Amino acid sequence: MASSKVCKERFDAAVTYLGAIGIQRETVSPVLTNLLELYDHNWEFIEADDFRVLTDAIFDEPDRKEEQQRQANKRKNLDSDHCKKKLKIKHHSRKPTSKVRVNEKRELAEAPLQQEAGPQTVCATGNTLQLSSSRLPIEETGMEINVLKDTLTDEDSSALSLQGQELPTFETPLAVMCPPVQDSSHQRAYNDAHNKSIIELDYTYSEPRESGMLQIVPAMDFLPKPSVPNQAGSSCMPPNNSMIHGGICPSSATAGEQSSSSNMLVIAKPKGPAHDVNDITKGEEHVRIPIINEGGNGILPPPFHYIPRNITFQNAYVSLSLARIGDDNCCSDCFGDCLAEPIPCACAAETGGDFAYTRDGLLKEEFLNSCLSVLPKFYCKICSRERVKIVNSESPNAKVNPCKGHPIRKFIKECWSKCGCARNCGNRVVQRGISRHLQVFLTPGEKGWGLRAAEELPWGAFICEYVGEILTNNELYERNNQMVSNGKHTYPTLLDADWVTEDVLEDDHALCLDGTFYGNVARFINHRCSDANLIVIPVEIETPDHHYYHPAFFTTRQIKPFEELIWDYGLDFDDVNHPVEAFKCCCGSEFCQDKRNI
Ligand SMILES: C[S@@+](CC[C@H](N)C(=O)[O-])C[C@H]1O[C@@H](n2cnc3c(N)ncnc32)[C@H](O)[C@@H]1O
Repeated sequence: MASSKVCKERFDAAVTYLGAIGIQRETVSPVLTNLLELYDHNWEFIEADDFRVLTDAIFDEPDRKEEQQRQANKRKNLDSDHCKKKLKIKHHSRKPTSKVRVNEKRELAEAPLQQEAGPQTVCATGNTLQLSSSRLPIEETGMEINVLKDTLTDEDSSALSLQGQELPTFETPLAVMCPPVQDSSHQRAYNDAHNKSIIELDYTYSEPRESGMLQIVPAMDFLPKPSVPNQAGSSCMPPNNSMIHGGICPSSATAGEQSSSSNMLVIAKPKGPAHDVNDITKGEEHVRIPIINEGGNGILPPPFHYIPRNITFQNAYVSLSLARIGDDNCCSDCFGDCLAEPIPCACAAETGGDFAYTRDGLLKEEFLNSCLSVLPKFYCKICSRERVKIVNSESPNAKVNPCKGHPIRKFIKECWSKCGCARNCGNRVVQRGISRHLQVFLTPGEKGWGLRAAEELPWGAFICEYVGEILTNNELYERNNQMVSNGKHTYPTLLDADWVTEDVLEDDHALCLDGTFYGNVARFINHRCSDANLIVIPVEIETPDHHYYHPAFFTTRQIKPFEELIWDYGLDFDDVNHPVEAFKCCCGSEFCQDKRNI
């Protein structure tokens, strides 16, 4: 067991942590003492996940005491109808003031909620919900959950009416948490800290390709308007740290004004991490990137894990080896800013002996122009994209189609850890991450979500790199097959800029990045045929062999504030087998390649 000094330090650390979210030492100490006894001073367990066990125990404490009281009352044979004092969800004859509409494509899951004949009442105690009466209507074309306000009795703190014929079935039972009854600031802090919503409904969400949004389209008009306007006048911007599951916009329930029942928040909770609408990166980048939905309908992008750097999914081979970086691939003798030196160092060799960047961190005009010119294509003998189909085919007669070609791109090589220069060396741009002000926004057309500038951007400015899971071609093929069989698609980009150097690539060297489940804001960049305002340039940072590299987006012209950032995916709209789904293009370009638009 740890020494008493260490224990005291750990005790104080716990008190300080909980203090930071507004919970007093007097509240923490007895619960922590109990827990230590209960778990035999297993500090690791108590400290895990930001003191989750302790935080849960503190918020369960009122329930525990209440249960003790209830048992005591029972023993004394007293009337203990506590449900009357709790949140009620009940059949109500009044006209509902607000509705949550659920689109007919919503998947209703197998596990039915327990149903009883006759009216039922729902009592919520703390975070749990007991259904004893409610009815949810499911129309043929949709489902309505009517959320009532002004339905409080003197005893009630808020009420929710689920009106209709029968209870629907959900994958997980509905979970309802009433607005904080005893200690709202603590509960709010806890919700923020542990990413809990006030009321959560499970749902499934649509593929962005269909509409760029979830298929549950709740009208949250009963929720007060946000208190913090954003630059673009969005109606979907709550104060700091509003963690919201994809689907609907946050509201006052996280905005801190919870005095009336109308502040009840209903959140459709998808499978996946919640979004912070103030910063989709959740602090992973140097700048905050908010989610803007000017439609005021509260819809958010489907959930995904925000990652600022690529992560290998499973089999991809990415060689991160200092030994493989030779003297001609780094500048160990440099110091400070390589761009300030009169003679370019070895790291400029990749770009013909001259650096690609200006001292302002922009692409040099000449370099950018050469990237923008029509690129020659390389055709593989046996294309890895085709081979993967044969390898996975059950038919012995499956044929290898000819390679469709891969544009031969110019690489930029940045200085890196084996170089002697400083972190702020001018030849380190992409590796320093996003620095421009950006927004993820719901496009007004059919493209779903997009990325836009929140400031004026100059020509040749770095925006972001394409980040995702590093997959082998084979893994992408398998993932695509699985997704397509579920009517979904992936968001991959092939790392094929250097396939030209090898006739036949080993599968674990033919890589791609998939931003579907893990990605950064690049996963929101929409396609534009030909005249896009972004170009993607392969950037070598830590791996000289170019099987793996960083596809980085740069502006191809000056960008106005709030202009959408778009990139030419290089799609062949006739190629039905391309790993990127050939959607019906709505880019609006006069050079649109989608023949369906002609
Ligand atoms: C990488 S994602 C871009 C973000 C996406 N719009 C979203 O809502 O998450 C690519 C998908 O966006 C949609 N998309 C992108 N560009 C488009 C365009 N020009 N026309 C129609 N849909 C587009 C397509 O559904 C495509 O599969």
